[in-house]
Amino acid sequence: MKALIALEDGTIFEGRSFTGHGEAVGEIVFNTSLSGYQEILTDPSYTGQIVTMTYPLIGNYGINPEDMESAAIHPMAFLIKEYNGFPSNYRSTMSLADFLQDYNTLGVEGFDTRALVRHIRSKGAMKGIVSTKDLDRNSLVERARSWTGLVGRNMVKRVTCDEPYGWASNRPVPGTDFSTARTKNPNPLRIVAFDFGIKFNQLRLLTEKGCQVQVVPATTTADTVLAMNPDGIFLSNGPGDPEGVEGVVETIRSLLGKKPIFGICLGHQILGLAYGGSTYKLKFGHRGGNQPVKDLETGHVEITSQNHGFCVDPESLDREKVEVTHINLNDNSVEGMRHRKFPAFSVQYHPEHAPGPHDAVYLFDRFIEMVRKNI
Ligand SMILES: NC(=O)CC[C@H](N)C(=O)O
Repeated sequence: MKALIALEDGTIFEGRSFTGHGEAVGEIVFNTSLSGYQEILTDPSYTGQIVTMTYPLIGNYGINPEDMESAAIHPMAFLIKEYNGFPSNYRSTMSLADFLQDYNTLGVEGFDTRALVRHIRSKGAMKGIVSTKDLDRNSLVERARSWTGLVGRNMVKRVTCDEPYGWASNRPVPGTDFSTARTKNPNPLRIVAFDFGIKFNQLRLLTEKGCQVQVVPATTTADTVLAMNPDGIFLSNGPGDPEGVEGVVETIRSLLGKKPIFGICLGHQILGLAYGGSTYKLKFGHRGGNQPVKDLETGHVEITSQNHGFCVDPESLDREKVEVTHINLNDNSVEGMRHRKFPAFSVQYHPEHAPGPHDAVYLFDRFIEMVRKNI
């Protein structure tokens, strides 16, 4: 069935839906990973975005129950060059089209994804609309333009949990007591994880490495967190503009120096704001599995998994207080920071991978070491 993709600047692409009728509006972004479409679709950081995959053949290994990064699909729509509806993989339990349909997410194939990506790359991120229902080109462009966009909006409130939960046997378990989260370690570290749209692999890795993790809603107060008496605090990834997330920056600022803190992606940006810095929107973002990041201390380069459209402004940081520890070798943007006085560090990229290279998993060990030192 025919589908139109319209961008706010008037550009139109014509493709076909492989998931039936649908319509979605959002920021059009692209991901350059060669595989990992299930993890990308279930990453809550894509809330409000329409994801285009640059790899030309998608769907060929199906969907399986183990690779979920949250309990739902988050992008507003999914755009690909060619859909393969005959998955061949021993782990696959369903097709990508069925998975998208289960979550009412529109999937469109059969158009020049490379032209779309090159357009965004040269003109910058854009608002867009995808539809099988409205095929009037002028109306679609108008509707893409009138969408509010992501800048300044709080998208975290759409995806954060309502109630605290723990993690056991590869799934969330309700409860507010650390003991609901199980680990094989006889002396587990107690970690409170702020859920800004957390990816399950962050919880899998923390648990595997001997932590009992208690996940809490984004609006949890500093007093509530301190009353839980954690050994460390983890700040997750999440969707949208960090400057649009209300209340959280003050909470994190008041926890600085009281407990060791590790932040990933939105968690890193929120730490940047808590340090008194600011963030800005990148031209078209970094999304993929091959972003080169240099550790400025060791000179080592890691190939990293990334998904972000905003970034901490290095000029805004007080360098007496905060050290930039990592930079992106493609555009020199800030990829990591460390507080000089308090036990707190963060990265813009995704050491939990899922999908992507595992080069940066050691950062979870670095966090655990920092927490143990501060007990
Ligand atoms: N993965 C993330 O946490 C993304 C952070 C933020 N939403 C951004 O786009 O920059």
